[in-house]
Amino acid sequence: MVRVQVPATTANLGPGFDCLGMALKFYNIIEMAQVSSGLSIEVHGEGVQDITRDESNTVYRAAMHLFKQVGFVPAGLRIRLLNNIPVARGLGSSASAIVGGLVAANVLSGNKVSPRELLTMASQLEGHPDNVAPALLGGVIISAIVEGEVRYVKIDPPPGLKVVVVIPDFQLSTRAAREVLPQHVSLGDAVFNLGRAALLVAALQQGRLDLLATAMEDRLHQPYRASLVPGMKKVLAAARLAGARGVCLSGAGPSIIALADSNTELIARVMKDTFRESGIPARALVLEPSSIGARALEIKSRIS
Ligand SMILES: Nc1ncnc2c1ncn2[C@@H]1O[C@H](COP(=O)(O)OP(=O)(O)OP(=O)(O)O)[C@@H](O)[C@H]1O
Ligand SMILES: N[C@@H](CCO)C(=O)O
Repeated sequence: MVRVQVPATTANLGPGFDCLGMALKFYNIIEMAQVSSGLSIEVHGEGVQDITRDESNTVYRAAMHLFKQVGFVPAGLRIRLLNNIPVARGLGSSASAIVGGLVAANVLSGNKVSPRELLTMASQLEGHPDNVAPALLGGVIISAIVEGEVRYVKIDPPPGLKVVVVIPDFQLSTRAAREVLPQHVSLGDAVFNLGRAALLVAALQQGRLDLLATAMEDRLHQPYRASLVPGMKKVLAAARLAGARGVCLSGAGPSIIALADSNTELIARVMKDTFRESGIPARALVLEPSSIGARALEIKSRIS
């Protein structure tokens, strides 16, 4: 049996659409064992109502993808999912399922796939690398697809940085949140994001929290997604007023994150209250970045 711990992730960080993401100290656990026959999937915690328990399950599909690549045919599989990461809220739940399934399957089939290949596989399954890279490797990851492979650099966020995460009480699938995006953007908007994404990476590397307010601005996806997240603009503004260093939509939304080094409880309360004023109940978590990505623990025993 193998047990894999995978962190939640927040992608984009504002301007880094599909290429920036950060791992958070907030985890899902995926347990997988080879059994004599059949497939059984147990789901606990988040997603009990939503996550399928048959061959369409994302963890199972990722595992079978890897098994096929390495020519391993499991007799049967037992999968147990202990979920903390809320589903379809912009905190990388699908990335955690894909990375967890791949890492668990790799251990069960003799660790034939390198971390680099795992990253490329995960990115292909997810469609973009920004969540799966920090889910697998931890830290803040800057990634790009180059000739089908993921090239990346990992940086550690500044010490003491906290991530206030406010999670509205409704789901928004990544697919729906991508459908509202334009296929073409203006050169002006592209340049706006390029400058900010570059500033953001430098700011995180050099601990320049004073730059985050500007460096986390975006014109490529957030303006289009505002209509899908009632209160989004007001929550972003309220968090800034309450002392957040930088604010943005988390991944495809609907969660919103604020990066801060103080006043985190106040920022969380103000963001939640502002969502509530727009008719959206929300909960808040104050998290830290995780410098560690997916971790596997193999437990050698026979399961009947
Ligand atoms: N723990 C899990 N186990 C299996 N499948 C999961 C799990 N969590 C999420 N999924 C799958 O991922 C889907 C949600 O993925 P989606 O990309 O829409 O949201 P997200 O990954 O939470 O958000 P984002 O990509 O913006 O961070 C679910 O509908 C389900 O199919
Ligand atoms: N970069 C992705 C993250 C969500 O998977 C998006 O914003 O659609």
